[in-house]
Order: sequence, then structure tokens, then C-alpha cells
Amino acid sequence: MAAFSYICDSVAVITMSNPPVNALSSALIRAVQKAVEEAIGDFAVEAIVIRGDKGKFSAGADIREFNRLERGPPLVSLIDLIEDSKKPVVAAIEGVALGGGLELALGCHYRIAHAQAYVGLPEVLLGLVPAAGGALRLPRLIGISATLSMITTGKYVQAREALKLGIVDKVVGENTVDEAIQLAKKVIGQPLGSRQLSTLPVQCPPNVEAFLDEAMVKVKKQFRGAQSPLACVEVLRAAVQLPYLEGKKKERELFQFLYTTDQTRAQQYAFFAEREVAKWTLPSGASWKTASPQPIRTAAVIGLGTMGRSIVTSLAKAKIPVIALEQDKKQLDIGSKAVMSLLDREILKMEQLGHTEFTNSLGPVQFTLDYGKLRDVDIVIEAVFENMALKKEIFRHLSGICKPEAFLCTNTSGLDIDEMASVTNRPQMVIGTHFFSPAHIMKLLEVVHGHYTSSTTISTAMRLAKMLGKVGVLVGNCPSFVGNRLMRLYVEQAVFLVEEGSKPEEIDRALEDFGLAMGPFRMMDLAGLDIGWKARTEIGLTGPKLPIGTPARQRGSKRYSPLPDILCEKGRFGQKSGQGWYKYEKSGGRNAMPDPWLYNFLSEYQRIHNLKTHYVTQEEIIERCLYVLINEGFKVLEDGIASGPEDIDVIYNNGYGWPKYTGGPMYYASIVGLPVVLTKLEKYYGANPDIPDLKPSSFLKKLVSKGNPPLKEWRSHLGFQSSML
Ligand SMILES: CCCCCCC/C=C/C(=O)SCCNC(=O)CCNC(=O)[C@H](O)C(C)(C)COP(=O)(O)OP(=O)(O)OC[C@H]1O[C@@H](n2cnc3c(N)ncnc32)[C@H](O)[C@@H]1OP(=O)(O)O
Repeated sequence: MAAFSYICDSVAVITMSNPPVNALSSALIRAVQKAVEEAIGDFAVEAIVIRGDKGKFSAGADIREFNRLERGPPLVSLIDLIEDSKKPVVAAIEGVALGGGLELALGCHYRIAHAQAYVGLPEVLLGLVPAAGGALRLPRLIGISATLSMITTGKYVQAREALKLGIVDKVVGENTVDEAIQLAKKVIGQPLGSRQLSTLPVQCPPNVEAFLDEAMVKVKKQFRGAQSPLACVEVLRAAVQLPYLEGKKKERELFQFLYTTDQTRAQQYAFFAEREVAKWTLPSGASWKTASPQPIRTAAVIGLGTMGRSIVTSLAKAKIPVIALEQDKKQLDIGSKAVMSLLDREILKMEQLGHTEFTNSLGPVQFTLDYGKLRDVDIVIEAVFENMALKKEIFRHLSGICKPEAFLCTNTSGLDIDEMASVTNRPQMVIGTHFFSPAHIMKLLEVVHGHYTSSTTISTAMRLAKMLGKVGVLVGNCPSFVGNRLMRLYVEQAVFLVEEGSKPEEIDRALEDFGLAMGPFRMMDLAGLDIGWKARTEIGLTGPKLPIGTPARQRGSKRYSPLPDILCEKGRFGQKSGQGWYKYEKSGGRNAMPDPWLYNFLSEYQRIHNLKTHYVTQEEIIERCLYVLINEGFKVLEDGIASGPEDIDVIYNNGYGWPKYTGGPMYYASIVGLPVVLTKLEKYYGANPDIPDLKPSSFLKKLVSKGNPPLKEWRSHLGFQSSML
């Protein structure tokens, strides 16, 4: 780990090297500082270029060192040293310049970026604010409004957009370092005053105070409960109101405050958990290290319903040529139009960001009714609706048509992968790829490992996730897999609470205030109540297959709420029909309004079923809904369906709108304390013995009996398990 230099003509080239992403560890910062000091003091050097080794400028401060940051790495003084240099310093940005990496580049007098590079200040995603001058220099370079959008979202900005915004001075297609050296030579001797960003005035819109007040309101709403986006607005206020040096103090104060919060710890955990889950290992010993993913050069998608369309879009965005197949001409026409409109929207979005080349870089999409066209594709993703018989028919068909090396994936949210694999001539190449809607936006891919699935198939599906820009999480094959298995109990608990006297909007508000993107009732209305109704009808929980004489509110020995079924029987399917748990301005409307009809209906329902209602507190809502979900998470670990708590957390953070600043459900449980979770579950189970899902899982009890060990030790307490992975 070193910054080493060479001199090219009169330009010193300093290379930052700390594989794999040149994170600015204390050691690297010291090394760069030494190299810059030497270059400044060397008479043979007239200009300096700073670059990163192996095609990456720098991914910012070394997050692994954060627990040692109290001593403070001297990044700020290194950046000041660079900016104060009388010799011009040029940043040659390849790959990434993120966080402290971009802050360092902003300290340089000039910035050249490779066309494929991207820059950003993603500290907010780690629960922090940029604190090495980034939030003070950037608004002096690109203005308050663009800075606000970058630092509150942490978004990464491609080189061409960065050029448009003014973050970089030039974008080049190749030889970034050579170009940087040429530029450095050209500017030798020129005055640097206007290139020292800290000395420039902040570019403000008129009435900047009102602008920032409004921004604060928006950010509070957009990132409900998260502290760091609010601190980002505060840093910008400091940039506007205070001279640079005082702004720097405020930046540091805010950073140091955030640095002590639970939220930053949770977000750092979430960051590393996402990287951890990519490193899957099977009990057989096969792992991400030993298995070789096969190339995915072409793909096919079967079915152009809501999921199929967005899966096709996702593949095209990843530049993978895709063949989309439907069963009849009418469906094909409807589906192809929908895909083209999704792609148009994506192109528009990208063009607005300055990517004029994006249209050409989409993977080509071909629409067909002919299975024969699928003969040569590398991977097929079946995305028809959730009907086992239909899926099996398709898999049988694919078996006979696709080349023997083709992988067969099913996009199912919970059906048995093995049953589908069993009808094919290649069960080892069948795998579940559970996309989340809309698939071209949502980051999660649950990769479901069947009994026969080979490690090559797993590693190919995990690579597909990465190619699509998604986080792939490997899970075992059980009904509803991990995400929906936990979600079902959470939603069920919310419905029970309505039976017991709460209102949908009270429950939604409590859970949204906790930080969830959407409460369970708004979520059900959005997804369509009829989907669950159909599934329950099919398995005989309701409808004609339900044995006569079954008590309305009981299935077997468990409590059952027929409320969602009754709503469907009354044509209340949610947003699509203009009524569900809420009412909407029209069919397809999105504005959920409490519905007096529902209150009357619930009172009548409670009367008919002789239900005793009680005042349901916000605490009870949160605890019952979340702890039942967490409890099931422990059962999933016990059953060997997920290999660790990190997998469950990554699934929830990326697929279910769980607030990342609490780390995910399992991490949240570890912060609340497992003994507390256990005691509460015991209490709620005691009061509701007909809800066995509230009965604490044996793994949770075991962990409590072992003294509430930290989350990273939970795996070691699983002991013997019949792993489904
Ligand atoms: C008053 C005090 C002043 C203090 C000032 C400090 C201010 C500065 C703060 C910061 O800079 S915070 C860090 C901001 N940077 C980021 O958030 C970047 C995070 N990284 C990424 O987005 C991605 O990793 C990437 C760089 C885009 C690369 O993505 P890719 O998919 O190619 O690889 P990954 O699997 O994500 O990562 C590979 C490997 O590298 C590790 N890593 C990535 N970034 C960092 C980092 N900043 N620090 C330490 N380690 C990092 C990552 O964990 C992976 O490790 P392994 O899993 O392979 O061990």
C-alpha cells in the first residue's frame, strides 16, 4: 500500500494504491501526503498528476477504519495541502472518485475523467455527511441546487453528467493519465486562484434561505427518519452562511455527531452485509470462490405481463440482447408496446442526465411467438403468472428446445423450484430468480437454490444479478422463500390488529413512522388484494374448496382473518378498483383516503363475530408486526433457508422498503436486544395463543440463553441444521 511517483517531463505522477478500490486508509493518506510534499519541494517538478492504481481513482475513506476514526485521518489537511500548492495539480479520474476520493479530486486544481468513470459523495448512504471539504467546495463549483441533490441522495454521477455539471473539466475516451499530464504541462505557470475552490463564493439561487428551508422539508419527507440527509442540508446552510473555514468547523461537528449514532453503524453494517452475501458458500463446500459462472451473452424472457416487461427492460439496460416471448399475438402486441414505453422512459431519464449514447448501448430486444428462436440463448427467465401447471408445461417445452448449456430460471415469488426442475432434462440448471417489482428499478434478486441446482448455475445466476446492477441473495427453496415468507406474517398481524380495533391508516402511519417505505395496507392496495385472494382460493383457505363448516376466523387451530377475502368479494381490490383498505379518487388512483364505509363495515364485522376490541397503541403495532417478522427470520435461519442474518437484512433493505438506517430486521433485533424481543413475543403469544407465529422460535430462545451474542456470532450458534442451501 503506497503512493509512488514517477516524473514524466516535469510532471510528477502520484499513484494511490490500496487494492481493490484504493480506499483512503490512514496509511495511504500519509503516503500520498508524503509524495505530494516531495513533489512540491522538488525543483524538477512543475506540475502534479494524482491518479489511482488499477483504473480506479479512489472509493473514498476506508470504511473498515471507521471504528478507529476518532484519531481522525489527516485527509482534510492532505486536501488543503493539494489545493494550496503553487504547482498545478490535476486529478486523473478513472473508475470511481467517491466520497473522500472525490473530495480529494475537488482539492486538485483540474479534473479529467475517463468516460466510464463516475463520481459522487455517497457518505449519506453510510449515515454520514461529506466532511473533508466536499460539501463546501462542491457548491462553490456547481451550485447549491446540484450539490443538494448529490449529497442528500448519495447518487453516483457518470463522467459526462459530471462534465455537464462542471465537476470535471474534461472527459476522455482513453489514456486519462496521459491527457492529465498534457493538461498539467499546459497550465504550468498559469494563475491558480480561480481553481482553488475553497476561495470562491458559493453559487446560490436567489432567496437561498427559503430554498434551503424548502429543501429541509422535502428531505424530511423523502428520507423519513434518517438523520444524515438532514445534516447534509445543514452543511449546505453552513456553506452558504459561513466563511469557508467556519463552514469547515460546522462540517466536522456534524460529521462527528453523526459518527456516534446508531444509524451510521447500521448503515455501515448494511454496506458490508451487501458485499458479504455475494460470497455464498454451500454446506457441500462449493462456494463463490470455487464455482465458475458461465457467460450470459443472450437471454430470453417468457411472458410479458408486469414482471416479464420489467425483466426484459432490466436485461436491455444491462446491454444483454434479449428475446421476449408471448403466447399469442394480442399479448405480444400489448407486451411489446409496454416494453418499448418502459425503455423510452429509461432513455429519457438517461438523456436528462446527459447520456446521449445510452440509446445505442441498450441491449437489442426481439419479440416473438416462436419458441424456436430460443434455441441458442444462454439463459431463459420464465415470468408467467404463478401457476405451477403452466410453469411446468413451459419448462418441459424449454427442455426440448434450448441448447443443453442453457440455464432455465423461474421468476416465482414462492413456488417449488424442485417441482419445476423435475420436468426438465437438466434439473441441475434450473434455478429460481425472484425479481421484485418493478424489476428494472428494484435492486433485489432472490436467487433460489433448488435441491438439484448446481454450483455453476448458482454462480451464473449470482453473476446475472451483478450484471443487472442488483444485489443477489442466495436462499433455499421453501414456500415463499425468505422475503415473502416473513412478509406474509407481518401483513397477517396487521390485519389481526384491525380486527382487534385499530384502523388501517393508524397501522400504516405507525410503521411508516418507524421508517418503512409503505405501510402494509397501502402496500396491499398497491399490489392488488385479488392476488392474495386468488392464491388463498387456490389452496382452499377460502372460496369453494373450503370445507363446509370451517369456522370463519379459524383455519386448523390457527386464527385466520377473512377480512381481505371479504373485501375482494365486494370488488375492493385496492388501487386498481378505486377501493380496498382505502378509497381512491378513481380506479387506478394513488391517493389513499380513509374510507368511512370501511369503518362501518369493520364495526359490523366485529359485532357479527363478537370481537372484543381494544385500543391498540403504536408500540403494540410496531412490536407485533415487526417481531412476528423477525421471529420468522430466526426460523428461516434455523431451517437453513438463509445462511445468515445478513442475508435476511439485505433482502429486506433492498426489496421491501425497510429503512436501511436500522440495518434490516435482524440487525434491528440485535440493537433492541434479543431478550427484549423474546419477552415481548412471549407476552403477545400469551395474549394470543391462537397465533402460533408469535411463539418465540427456538433459535431466538437459544441465542438469549447463550447471553445475547452479537449478530456476527449468530451463525456459529446454529449448530446442526438441515440446510436447504
Ligand atoms: C472530521 C473527520 C474527517 C473525515 C473525513 C472522511 C470523509 C470521507 C468519507 C468517505 O469517503 S465515506 C466512503 C464513501 N465511499 C463509498 O461509500 C464508496 C463505497 N463503495 C462502493 O460504492 C463500491 O464498493 C464501489 C467502489 C463502487 C465498487 O463497487 P464494486 O461492485 O466494483 O465492488 P464492491 O464489491 O462493492 O467492493 C469491492 C471491495 O472493496 C471494498 N470497499 C469498497 N469501498 C470501500 C471503502 N470506501 N472502504 C473500504 N472498503 C471498500 C468492499 O467492501 C469490497 O471488499 P471485499 O468484499 O472484496 O472485501
